[in-house]
Amino acid sequence: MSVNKRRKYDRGEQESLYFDCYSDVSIHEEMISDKVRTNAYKLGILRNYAAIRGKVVLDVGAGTGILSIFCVQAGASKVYAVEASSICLQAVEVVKQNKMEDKIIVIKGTVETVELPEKVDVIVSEWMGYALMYESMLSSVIFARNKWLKEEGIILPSYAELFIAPIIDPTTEWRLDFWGKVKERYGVDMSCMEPFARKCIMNQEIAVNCVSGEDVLAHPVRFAELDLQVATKEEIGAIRGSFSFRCFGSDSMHAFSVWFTVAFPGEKPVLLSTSPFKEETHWKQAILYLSEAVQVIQDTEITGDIRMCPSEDNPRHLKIHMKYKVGEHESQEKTFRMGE
Ligand SMILES: C[S@@+](CC[C@H](N)C(=O)[O-])C[C@H]1O[C@@H](n2cnc3c(N)ncnc32)[C@H](O)[C@@H]1O
Repeated sequence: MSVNKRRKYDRGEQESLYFDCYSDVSIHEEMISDKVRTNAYKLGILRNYAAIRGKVVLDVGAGTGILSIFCVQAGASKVYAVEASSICLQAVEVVKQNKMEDKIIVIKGTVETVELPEKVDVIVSEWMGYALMYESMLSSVIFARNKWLKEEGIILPSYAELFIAPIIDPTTEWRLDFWGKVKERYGVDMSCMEPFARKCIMNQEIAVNCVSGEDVLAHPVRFAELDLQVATKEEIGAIRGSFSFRCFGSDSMHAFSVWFTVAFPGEKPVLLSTSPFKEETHWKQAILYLSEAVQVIQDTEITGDIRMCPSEDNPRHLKIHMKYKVGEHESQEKTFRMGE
């Protein structure tokens, strides 16, 4: 049997792989069919019509152009729709189909390299990845803000928050029980697979899946917030926070879950939430597995620190380092990786 060593990509290759993903229709279908996401952007943009009407907008990572179109619907006089992947060709068609060619200028290129003829009053962007920071697109938005946004300009959405909670993962329980039940079905005892299955499941580090509100074991804690009008590259390059929970009852804790919200400003702010207590979005929730399940009871205290940063090998990937202590158990440290 030959062992395939995973090839390391250089930075240029990593970037072209990243933009290739956005050249396909599937990812745009997934995003636009996420009603929670797309309606929150629509409402967040339309409710900010007073700031957008007659103004110039930059759409960072315009994709198929839907947010640029919402901005024209809110009264923008001009939108620069900057998109690095070849999906921008479709954005040109969508703009034409909506008869907005006089207002929306689609520009192919990265926002870090394109030249605009003027500064803008508003920046709009949908930059959020899994656990908020996967894909690291926020750094492009901050670059664009620093270079192209007028002093008094606004950024939509303008605020982001990150949350964490301990959870039970019922799928893990089911998958661990499975090997003991094979004998009932097929007459072959495979229960010896259980420790191996446990190791594989608990080793998967970060998964992206739907967490049900009833599987959350304590009140969630907001561990970081970002004011996008002023956030710096340094700040987003190492997001730190701490948490302290008291568990609701007796259960097996398998993981921590991390999710985010972003908010559009205004008299009636619009909140786009990816919480397990709200309607599902395509971001679902990030699940950070402990090395082994821990039993908690009512009021078990869980404390710790979390640090999120881009991975060294590929800055589009995410590294989450946690130190945590569950009740009387020894304090643990674990690095979780997404995308590696
Ligand atoms: C999450 S999608 C959002 C697409 C679209 N705005 C929407 O809401 O449906 C992000 C888009 O930004 C593009 N993008 C990411 N980084 C970029 C950059 N630095 N410059 C230009 N486009 C970028 C990607 O190719 C992708 O199409």
